[in-house]
Amino acid sequence: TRSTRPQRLLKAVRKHAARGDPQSVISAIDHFCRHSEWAMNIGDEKGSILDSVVSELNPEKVLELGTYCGYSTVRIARLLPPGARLITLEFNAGYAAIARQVIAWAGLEDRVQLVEGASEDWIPRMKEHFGIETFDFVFLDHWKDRYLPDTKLMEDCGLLRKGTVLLADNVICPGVPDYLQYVRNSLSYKSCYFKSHLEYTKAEDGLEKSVFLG
Ligand SMILES: O=c1[nH]cnc2c(O)cc(-c3ccc(F)cc3)cc12
Ligand SMILES: [Mg+2]
Repeated sequence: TRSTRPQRLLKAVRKHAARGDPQSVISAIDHFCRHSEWAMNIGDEKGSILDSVVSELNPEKVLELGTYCGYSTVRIARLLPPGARLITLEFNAGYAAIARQVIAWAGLEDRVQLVEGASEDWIPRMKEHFGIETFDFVFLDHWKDRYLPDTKLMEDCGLLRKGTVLLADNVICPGVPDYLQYVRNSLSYKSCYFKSHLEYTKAEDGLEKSVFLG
C-alpha cells in the first residue's frame, strides 16, 4: 500500500540528515517540504521566531501540544540544556511513530518524552504521572478547536505559574479566533502577536505569545 507523507518525510531525513545533528534534520525536513511535499511543520520562518522565544526563556519544563513528525520538537529540544525536559503529546498514532524516529535521528530522545493520546486526557495527569509541578513553556500546535479548552484545563490543573509562556501556532491560518479573543482580553495574560507566514507559503500566519500572569 502507498506510503504516508510522514513516512516519506522520515525517509528524506534518513537520506539527507546526519544522525545526531538536529540542524541537519531541520534542514532536511524544510527542503522536503519546499521541494517535494508541503507538510504542516511550523517551518523555518515561524521556526526562527519559536527559536528566539525558547532561547530567551531557557525553559526547564516544556509541554508541546501536537507533535506531528517532530519538527518543532527537534527545534525546541536542540535549544534545551540536557537536564531540561520536553513532553510532547500526539493523538495520531501514525504521526507519533514517525516523530519518535525523527527525534531519535536528531539524537534528542534523552530530553524528549513523546506521549500518545488526547491532550484533554493527559493534561489532568501531568502532575501524578510525570511529576510535573508547572510548565515554563507551552507550545500549542495541535488542533484549533482544542487551543482554548486545553488552555483553560491547564489553568484549572495548576500547570501554569506566574511567567509561564504560551506560544500558539496558526493563529491566523487555519486561525483560532476564540483562543485569541481569550488571551488578548483576559487579565490573566499579557499577549503579543508575531506576524509571519504559513509554513513554506506566502499566505499570512503568525504566532501568539501569551505570558500567564497568575
Ligand atoms: O491542523 C494543524 N495542526 C497544527 N498545525 C497546523 C499548521 O501549521 C497548518 C495547518 C494547515 C494550514 C493551511 C492549510 F490549507 C491546511 C493545513 C494545519 C495545522
Ligand atoms: Mg502548526
